[in-house]
Amino acid sequence: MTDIPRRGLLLVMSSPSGAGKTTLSRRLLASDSNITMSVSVTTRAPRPGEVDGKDYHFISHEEFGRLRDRGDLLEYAEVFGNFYGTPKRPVVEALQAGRDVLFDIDWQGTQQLGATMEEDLVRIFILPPSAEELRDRLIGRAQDSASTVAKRMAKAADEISHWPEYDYVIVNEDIDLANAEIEAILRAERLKRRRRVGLSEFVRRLTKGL
Ligand SMILES: Nc1ncnc2c1ncn2[C@@H]1O[C@H](COP(=O)(O)OP(=O)(O)OP(=O)(O)O)[C@@H](O)[C@H]1O
Ligand SMILES: Nc1nc2c(ncn2[C@@H]2O[C@H](COP(=O)(O)O)[C@@H](O)[C@H]2O)c(=O)[nH]1
Repeated sequence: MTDIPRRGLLLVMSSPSGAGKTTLSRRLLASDSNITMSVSVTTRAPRPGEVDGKDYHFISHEEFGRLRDRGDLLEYAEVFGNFYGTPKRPVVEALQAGRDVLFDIDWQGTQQLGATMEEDLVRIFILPPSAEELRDRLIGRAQDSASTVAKRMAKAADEISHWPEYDYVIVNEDIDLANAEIEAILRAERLKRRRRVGLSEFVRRLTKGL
């Protein structure tokens, strides 16, 4: 199989809380071995079942401040009263190894990545099919208190208002369809000419034989 070298890309998924980013990310990671999840740091407390180092690196406010001040975060933001940020080193290392990186981050972080890494960025916004369904999913997840669910619902319209800043918008109604749409986006984005740094060499060798 002809393998033309390409640059890695940064695939961002954002959505109002509960629309399905985590679920869709897990599916993509399970089906695609060339994409790595960026594990964020956060000052929020772990939810039941969340694993330190896998879902997040759960850290104190002091540690978060140290990482931010040392410039070790690619982007960071305050969301729902907690701090979240993307450790820089694993992303740089993955890209250098020719791997793609998946981010589950909010619009503030997406804007920051866009300011410095626009060329490599692919932005997907996930919408729920309806407000009722979003509320049902947040409640059905059964991992947050009623007041946390209310707080996240209250912020949903604000989060959704950022959809025009994204390259793709997906309505996550049927999970299989949404997953297939994300896989299709990734497949096409990987084929973009500007990412395929080995194309010139490939065409040079091809035309030499003509
Ligand atoms: N297409 C779908 N149909 C029905 N339920 C879904 C669908 N997608 C996700 N869910 C469910 O909705 C709930 C919220 O999903 P998930 O945790 O993936 O959302 P999220 O966007 O990552 O939220 P947060 O931003 O709070 O982390 C979960 O219980 C998940 O199983
Ligand atoms: N800007 C960033 N946003 C992040 C990061 N990691 C997660 N998030 C976003 O926070 C909210 C809440 O997440 P939850 O796990 O507490 O439900 C959600 O929108 C995430 O996308 C990050 O590193 N930077």
